[in-house]
Amino acid sequence: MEVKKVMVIGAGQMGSGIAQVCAQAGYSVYMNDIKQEFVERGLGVIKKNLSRQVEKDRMSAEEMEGILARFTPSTTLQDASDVDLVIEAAVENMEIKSQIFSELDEIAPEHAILASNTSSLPITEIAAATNRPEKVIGMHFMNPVPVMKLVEIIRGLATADDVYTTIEEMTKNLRKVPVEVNDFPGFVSNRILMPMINEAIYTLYEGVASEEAIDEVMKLGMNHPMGPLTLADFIGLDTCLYIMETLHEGFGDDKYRPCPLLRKYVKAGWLGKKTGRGFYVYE
Ligand SMILES: CC(=O)CC(=O)SCCNC(=O)CCNC(=O)[C@H](O)C(C)(C)COP(=O)(O)OP(=O)(O)OC[C@H]1O[C@@H](n2cnc3c(N)ncnc32)[C@H](O)[C@@H]1OP(=O)(O)O
Ligand SMILES: NC(=O)C1=CN([C@@H]2O[C@H](COP(=O)(O)OP(=O)(O)OC[C@H]3O[C@@H](n4cnc5c(N)ncnc54)[C@H](OP(=O)(O)O)[C@@H]3O)[C@@H](O)[C@H]2O)C=CC1
Repeated sequence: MEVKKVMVIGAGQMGSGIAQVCAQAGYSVYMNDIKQEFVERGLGVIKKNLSRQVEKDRMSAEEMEGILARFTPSTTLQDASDVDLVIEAAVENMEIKSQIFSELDEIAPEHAILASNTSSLPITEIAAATNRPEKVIGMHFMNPVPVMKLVEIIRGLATADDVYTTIEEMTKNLRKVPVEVNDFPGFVSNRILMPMINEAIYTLYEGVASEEAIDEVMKLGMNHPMGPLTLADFIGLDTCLYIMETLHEGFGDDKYRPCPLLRKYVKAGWLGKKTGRGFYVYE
């Protein structure tokens, strides 16, 4: 199947990045969020990213205008009635995602593929909210989307082979590298990454070292581009907590218990870079 028209749901940090790379690769994109101001904020981030490319002479102003012209702002899922693919990047919450997928199932054309950018939630369960589980798939981009090469593609229990192939091809068109994984909590990426971040938070919680010291050890000692606490702030502490809860519940193993300090920060509204405060304070 050929994908031409895409809807991206959620104009947050991931959704805006996904929408950007889709438009850059020539797809027409509905940028959808619940409120117009969120859509505008997402489009504003994209414009800023593209303008930087123009300033660096990597893209002409005409090319940028061409890319921006491929966007249609959207605040209703009804717009999905003429798309070939939906990529959902709303908040990491099963109830919200199931609701979105069940509505999309009613609206999107029969041939349309429904993909989720979920970090950890079971694709099979999201698919069960629809009458087309064979057309539901995980398309897990990494943050920041315009920079990171990986897309983890997750097959749900019922995902059809031709749907997998279409998404694999599209990923390559986006100039990303697809990696196929099966549907288990946290898939591969967050099953390995998030317990490391959670352990870094325990290390802070138990007073072993300061935020800066923990990050410095992992940056200089292990060559990580960002220390784990900076990375947690960058991902969003709410998202980190949801992922740990999914691992904890999904495996039923206490080795995945979220650190109480992570819970406390999320309850305080300290969600990291996006709210201006997490383990660090941002301007
Ligand atoms: C939670 C999940 O489900 C899965 C996840 O996504 S986990 C998170 C995965 N991501 C990571 O681990 C990121 C780790 N960090 C890094 O790789 C790097 O710190 C980084 C790429 C974010 C920044 O790199 P850096 O060298 O420190 O900074 P900087 O020089 O400013 O940026 C490098 C390039 O990235 C671009 N960039 C940085 N942040 C960007 C953003 N948010 N959006 C678009 N472009 C961005 C910069 O413009 C720059 O581009 P050029 O080289 O073309 O000029
Ligand atoms: N952060 C990361 O590093 C990564 C995150 N992901 C996944 O991507 C998804 C989005 O994460 P991220 O972009 O970081 O989160 P953000 O909080 O930045 O963005 C989420 C966006 O979705 C909107 N939203 C919430 N509910 C709905 C809805 N019902 N319909 C449409 N839009 C909605 C939010 O609006 P509002 O502001 O009103 O809540 C917000 O604009 C999550 O599933 C997350 O797990 C995947 C890879 C990496």
